[in-house]
Amino acid sequence: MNNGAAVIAQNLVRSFGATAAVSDVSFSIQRGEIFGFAGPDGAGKTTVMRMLAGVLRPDSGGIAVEGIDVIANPEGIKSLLSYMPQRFGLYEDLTVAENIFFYAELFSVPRKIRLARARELLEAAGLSPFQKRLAGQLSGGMKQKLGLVCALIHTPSVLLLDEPTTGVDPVSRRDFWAILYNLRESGVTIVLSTAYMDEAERCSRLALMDAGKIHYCDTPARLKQAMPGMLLAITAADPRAVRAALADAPGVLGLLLMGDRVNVRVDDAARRAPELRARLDAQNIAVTGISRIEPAIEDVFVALVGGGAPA
Ligand SMILES: Nc1ncnc2c1ncn2[C@@H]1O[C@H](COP(=O)(O)OP(=O)(O)OP(=O)(O)O)[C@@H](O)[C@H]1O
Repeated sequence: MNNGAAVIAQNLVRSFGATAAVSDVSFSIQRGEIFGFAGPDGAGKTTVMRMLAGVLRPDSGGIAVEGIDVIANPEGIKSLLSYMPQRFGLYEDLTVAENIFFYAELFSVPRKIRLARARELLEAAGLSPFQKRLAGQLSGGMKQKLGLVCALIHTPSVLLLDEPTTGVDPVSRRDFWAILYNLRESGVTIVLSTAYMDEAERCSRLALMDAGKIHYCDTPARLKQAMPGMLLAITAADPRAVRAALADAPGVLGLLLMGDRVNVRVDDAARRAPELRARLDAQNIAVTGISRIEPAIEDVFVALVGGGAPA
């Protein structure tokens, strides 16, 4: 199954009782990609990640990581791959440094290189001043960064991150991504799942998942091009009223409430903008602006996959 890709998955299927968590999912991830699984809660992202990590057996299908058959030989990928689950196992009553050395021991990182590697990672994560702090006393964002440091201590070639920045503030999230971009520069293949669509946008390639299936898989730019129609952003004091008034208007293909605005997907922006404004005026719904905008990944997700967009 190896064609030079870092990760290949073919026809993965996994159910839990009557729940089909993952139904016939296939993909291939090239070395050095940042590949994302984006989708709402329950889409099947964690189940895919666990199967890739070799900690959950698929009911059927095949997985190869760096050419190694993960299902036949889950131990064989241990030195190549690192998996950071949603709740990474940090020891809260150990210090930052002690946690790192625990993982260094677990992954048999040679003592000689351990210290230098830990220093380098702590520096990159901005955690150097906190080495002696108990992990339990770190902020949420710092905990996630410490988890990443622990997951990287044995220099894996494939890094799996399951919703790594959930609950992390925007500044820490930006730091976290700076580390990921650096890792990619050094050739690490990064596979992550996210329910945040702005985060999905940062991936080199994205699999849009829902109900156990990958519906589309491409670069964020090409996914945007694949979205049928054009987008109009309508800002208003009462965006819900706008949504209700336009739901069945001619040329409207979809509506997405985004705070104080509604993103309206239409067949032809130039033609529909004045029509929609007239319709809202006729219903006495005050509008502060109508303008054409480029789609974000959440617009694309809703248009291509349907349902409510994730966060
Ligand atoms: N161990 C399990 N036992 C029973 N059902 C499970 C188990 N793991 C996952 N599921 C079910 O499989 C489906 C997919 O779950 P999964 O956790 O893979 O989704 P997800 O996209 O990662 O969502 P989340 O962000 O909530 O983790 C859900 O319906 C979930 O309830």
